Amino acid sequence: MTEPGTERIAVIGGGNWGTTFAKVVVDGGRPVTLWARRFEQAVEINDAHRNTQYLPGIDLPLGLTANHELEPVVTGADVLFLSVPAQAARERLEEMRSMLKEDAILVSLMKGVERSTGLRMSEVIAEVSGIPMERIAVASGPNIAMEIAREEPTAIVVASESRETADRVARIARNSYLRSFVNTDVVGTEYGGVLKNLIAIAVGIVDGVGYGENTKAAVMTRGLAEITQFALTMGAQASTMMGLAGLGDLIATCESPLSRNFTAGRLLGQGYVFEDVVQQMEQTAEGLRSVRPVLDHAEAQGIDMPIARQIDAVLHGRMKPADLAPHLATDDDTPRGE
Ligand SMILES: NC(=O)C1=CN([C@@H]2O[C@H](COP(=O)(O)OP(=O)(O)OC[C@H]3O[C@@H](n4cnc5c(N)ncnc54)[C@H](O)[C@@H]3O)[C@@H](O)[C@H]2O)C=CC1
Ligand SMILES: O=C(CO)COP(=O)(O)O
Repeated sequence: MTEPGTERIAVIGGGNWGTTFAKVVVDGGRPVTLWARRFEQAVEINDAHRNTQYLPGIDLPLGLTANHELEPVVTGADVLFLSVPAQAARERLEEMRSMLKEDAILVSLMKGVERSTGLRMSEVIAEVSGIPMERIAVASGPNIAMEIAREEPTAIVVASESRETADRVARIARNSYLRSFVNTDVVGTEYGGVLKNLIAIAVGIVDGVGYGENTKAAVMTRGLAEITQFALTMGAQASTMMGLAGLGDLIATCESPLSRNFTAGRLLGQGYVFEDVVQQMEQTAEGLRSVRPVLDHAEAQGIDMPIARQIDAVLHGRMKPADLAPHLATDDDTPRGE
């Protein structure tokens, strides 16, 4: 294993978050090679130090170089951060598998679940790459990419079943404007990022309808209770859901007009149908594809997720956005505890 501090670092995915994250690492003092899907994008990053499509107005550091070919980026990399849409992860990993160093560490920056299998991204990484969980990590938290690209301070949590791996990755993923914390709760850290997207869609829907702060606060609060119950049943720790990867990211995503999930929800609330929303979104809104697999898990575990069910109903035209509310599916004659 390469000595800590000397690892070769790669980021796979040159979108909003992959590019920002690569900048974070370079600004922390470590060079990064980034795989960008399009040739022109790699050229722009190398020559103009910009990624205009995803980070307009942001100057990228010189230590960030890009390549549109996967092999030179993956071969020889010690730590690889994955930042493609969750539904594309398996295909990219299959392509990368034979190129990976034997002792490579893979880190998911993604906040979706695989729709066809319901698997979390760390599970997809393990399944496809064959890398043991001790060398897999996930990173999550209140990390709206554009704010971080503008070097506004925030924090991130790195989780791995191996504390040593989490520490190692956290030392790479930090700089003067990003503080990194560690834990060993991969399930909670990963589900925190996935589940807050659903609540951000719901908050976006009620915002798009025109409801005010009471409705949004109620959806966020009941949403937090709902996703916490789900995550705990799936094996997460309560402290993670109350931390940066849970509550922290929920607040950031539900409050930010830069959030793609919130934006997708707002379009639904304004009356656009699912297909129109997908067409209008130029960037990835992971929550749209995570609702169904999360609900499938919930149904299998006997967990009621009224807000997630209402989002699913709005997405499929079974419910009017104006009817989405924090109480709807649980309202009955008997007052109940929070
Ligand atoms: N943007 C943000 O603020 C944050 C995003 N994330 C997560 O990061 C992941 C990536 O999101 P973003 O970079 O924001 O999305 P994005 O939509 O900005 O970029 C996605 C990137 O993946 C590429 N891509 C699309 N389809 C692909 C495919 N089939 N194979 C390979 N590459 C493909 C695109 O060309 C683009 O470079 C998502 O899971 C998201 O939830 C996590 C934290 C913050
Ligand atoms: O995960 C994020 C912030 O932490 C980004 O949220 P969106 O994907 O909704 O933009």
